Amino acid sequence: MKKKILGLHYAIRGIVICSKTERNMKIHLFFALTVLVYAYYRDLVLWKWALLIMTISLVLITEMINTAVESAVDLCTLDDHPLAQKAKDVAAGAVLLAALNAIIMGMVIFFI
Ligand SMILES: Nc1ncnc2c1ncn2[C@@H]1O[C@H](COP(=O)(O)OP(=O)(O)OP(=O)(O)O)[C@@H](O)[C@H]1O
Repeated sequence: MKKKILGLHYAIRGIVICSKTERNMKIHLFFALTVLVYAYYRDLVLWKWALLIMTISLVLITEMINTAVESAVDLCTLDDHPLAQKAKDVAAGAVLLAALNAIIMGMVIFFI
């Protein structure tokens, strides 16, 4: 039980560290909060709220995984290496896909 609580503590610490240290994460959080406030005043139906929460989560989760990949790669090597480049580019690509998805979902949620 204590181990599980400790695991949760580390996970929350991961979210806090990423939010405090990563510029992109701060930008995502700012937009997420803005959209959530806007959605509150638009009085969305339940399925649109679900879609909005999933969309925002996807962006934040991919940004956190991207940060983890960048940190792990930098820990392995600070030299230029094609595999380091591949790992970072693929992780960044995942964030880009999530962001593009968020734009499309935003249009579906707020304009349809
Ligand atoms: N060790 C490396 N070897 C080869 N290419 C690298 C290496 N480190 C970074 N790169 C290239 O530079 C790009 C930017 O890497 P960087 O670590 O600066 O991340 P970033 O995209 O600036 O992220 P952030 O702004 O979140 O720090 C990578 O996507 C990759 O193409």
